[in-house]
Amino acid sequence: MTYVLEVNNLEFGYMENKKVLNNVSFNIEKGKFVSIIGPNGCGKSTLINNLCNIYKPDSGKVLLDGKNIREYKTKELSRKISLVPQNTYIPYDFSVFDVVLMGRYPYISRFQNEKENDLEIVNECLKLTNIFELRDRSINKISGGERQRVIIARTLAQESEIIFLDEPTSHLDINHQIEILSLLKDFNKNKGTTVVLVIHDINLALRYSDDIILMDKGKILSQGVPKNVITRENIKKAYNLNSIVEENPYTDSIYIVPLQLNKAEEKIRKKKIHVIAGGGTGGEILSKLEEANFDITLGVINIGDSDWKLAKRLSIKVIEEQPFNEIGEIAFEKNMKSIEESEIVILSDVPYGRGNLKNLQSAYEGLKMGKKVYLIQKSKGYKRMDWTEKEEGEKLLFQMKKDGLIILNSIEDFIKIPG
Ligand SMILES: Nc1ncnc2c1ncn2[C@@H]1O[C@H](COP(=O)(O)OP(=O)(O)OP(=O)(O)O)[C@@H](O)[C@H]1O
Repeated sequence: MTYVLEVNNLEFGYMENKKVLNNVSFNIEKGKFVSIIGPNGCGKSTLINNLCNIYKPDSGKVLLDGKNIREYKTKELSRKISLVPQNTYIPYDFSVFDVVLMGRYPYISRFQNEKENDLEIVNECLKLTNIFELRDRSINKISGGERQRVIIARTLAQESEIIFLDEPTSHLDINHQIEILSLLKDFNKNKGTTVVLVIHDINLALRYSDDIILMDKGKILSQGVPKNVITRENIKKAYNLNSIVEENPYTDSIYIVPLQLNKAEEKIRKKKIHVIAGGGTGGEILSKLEEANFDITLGVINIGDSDWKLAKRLSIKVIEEQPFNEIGEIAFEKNMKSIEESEIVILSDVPYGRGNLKNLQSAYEGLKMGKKVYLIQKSKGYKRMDWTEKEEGEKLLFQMKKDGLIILNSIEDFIKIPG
């Protein structure tokens, strides 16, 4: 394995006794597309500035192609690495073309003019970033998004081995974000350029990156292939955020669905709720209850059912039964125990048949014990909820309604109930 960059025990602070980077170590393989992510202020920009020799580490070192980055001469280093900084403001009134031409500086000797080849490269980069039409305009009289693309074009023109970018998509609309990241990915694939970028949008990072570095409070929390780094647990640790991580069938990558901020006062889990669902009827119930921080159990549910899958992703405790099996005695007993320990039972509008009638019976037992039992019946009109031969489900539901079953139209209506 060839590492183009090796970072060893890097420490850095802007002020004495206040470390912003704390014992940071990682390696980057040649030709990889790597995203650095992490919450605001965790040290991403500080790290990238250390990697580019803009800041001098307090201790530790950065090796570029095996040689300490501090030992490179300026021009030699510019042929190896380039940086798209966070601040793209240029104080002088250069034309767009001249700014991109600056990318060729490492290849032009002091008393020499640019060559034909340099101009060709500049024009190619202007076209690739879709700013060829702007080439004669002043860099300070174009939009923030256009300026960002000019700086990216300048970086591409530099033809370095590694391109570092600090939030390159922050001023771009979604269309240009995809355009720029795809362009960087093409460069990465076709020319073997290593790309290392700081990015806030985790889903964009997941879509384009070979590897992800997740930072938290000046340290590396996790590093590696996206599916090992972007887990519910890591996202919670770094961002204090509940989330669901799903497979994206369109892009062959994973993506994250943020739920709600886990605020300090909400850390205490609210009431215990047992949910009875199945066949996807529990999806909204489970995710909204999780978002509202209730302490949830689900059961009995068949292994492989879509509600079972969601519960697993949300780390909800499930009482499970084998796939396609009727609820057996053992699972029923476990479910009863879970209901006994809960304050509330919530039923989705899953239809009842022979396989799951025992779930309705256990909910009725809960009602008789004095538990609050809710049925979330989403469909306005009558929905058949009974597939049993003798309409046992309907009869039981009728009896439960008489004995205090509360029917609501949505899980939001339940969450709104005070206390
Ligand atoms: N020039 C500076 N002088 C002093 N402290 C600084 C300086 N730049 C950054 N910091 C502090 O260092 C810490 C890390 O900042 P840094 O900009 O590296 O974080 P970041 O992860 O890139 O944040 P963001 O996502 O908000 O851009 C923060 O606490 C920040 O306030």
